[in-house]
Amino acid sequence: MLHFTKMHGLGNDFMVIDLITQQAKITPKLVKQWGNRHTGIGFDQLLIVEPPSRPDVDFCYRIFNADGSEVEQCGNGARCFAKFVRQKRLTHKKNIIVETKSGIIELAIQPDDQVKVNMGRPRFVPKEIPFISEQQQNYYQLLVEEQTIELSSVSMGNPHAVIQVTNLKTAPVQTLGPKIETHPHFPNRVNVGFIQVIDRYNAKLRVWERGAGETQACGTGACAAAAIAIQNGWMDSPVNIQLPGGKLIIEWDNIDNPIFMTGNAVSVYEGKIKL
Ligand SMILES: N[C@@H](CCC[C@H](N)C(=O)O)C(=O)O
Repeated sequence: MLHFTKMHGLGNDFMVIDLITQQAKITPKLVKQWGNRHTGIGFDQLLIVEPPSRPDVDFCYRIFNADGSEVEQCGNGARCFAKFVRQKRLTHKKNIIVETKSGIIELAIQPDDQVKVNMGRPRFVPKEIPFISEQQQNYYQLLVEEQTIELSSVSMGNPHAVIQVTNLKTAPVQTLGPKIETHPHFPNRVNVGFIQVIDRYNAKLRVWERGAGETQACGTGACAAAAIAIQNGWMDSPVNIQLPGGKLIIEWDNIDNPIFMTGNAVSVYEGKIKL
């Protein structure tokens, strides 16, 4: 039997497995099976805690989307990761350093129990996203089935496209989201955020996630939307991002500095499943 914890960050939900004290071979087929909301456990992402591969970090953090694909980064998951490793007594530290597929992130448990994550620097260079474009621009025009869509793009370790809308309720998240996710200009597919800017410090966001569909919240999506809103001159730091599942605070003061995300992380139940 494999023990797991069901967790969520603002309704973005996770199955979290400790592979330090347990052993299992995680395959895409198994992830899809567990991720099924009708016949499995059901989650947006599976998070795996593994021993670090280098001495200067505390853990290795692996992430799989519900469709079985392994990805580089997950912001809401990072906050749950911090709570999980302490609840399981894998560490007593309040400041935890973890390695991911896209580099090192730092997790800090705050006195009010919220978790603040140093998510690293947003990267706007098309090749680093990856996004096919001859040059880096604040705005790109993308042809999607005979419709030209204006979007911005950034990597938060994982790829994001962000579209500004005037009414988030009627935004075409479920129709345009999947078409942009699989657009040939994004060779690794992409997460697609729809942002409605309210004022210089407040915005609303819905995200169509690569490999998971529309979620209640996306941490890297909130960082990507805030980075683009600041870079494009729409907003100033700190940015309050209201997602369907709740609020995240995003701080980013300088292009050369990392972006910080603060929000909650909740354990829902413990379970065990036959391998
Ligand atoms: N929910 C996440 C992002 C998870 C990965 C994403 N779907 C991808 O494929 O890059 C978050 O909170 O950041």
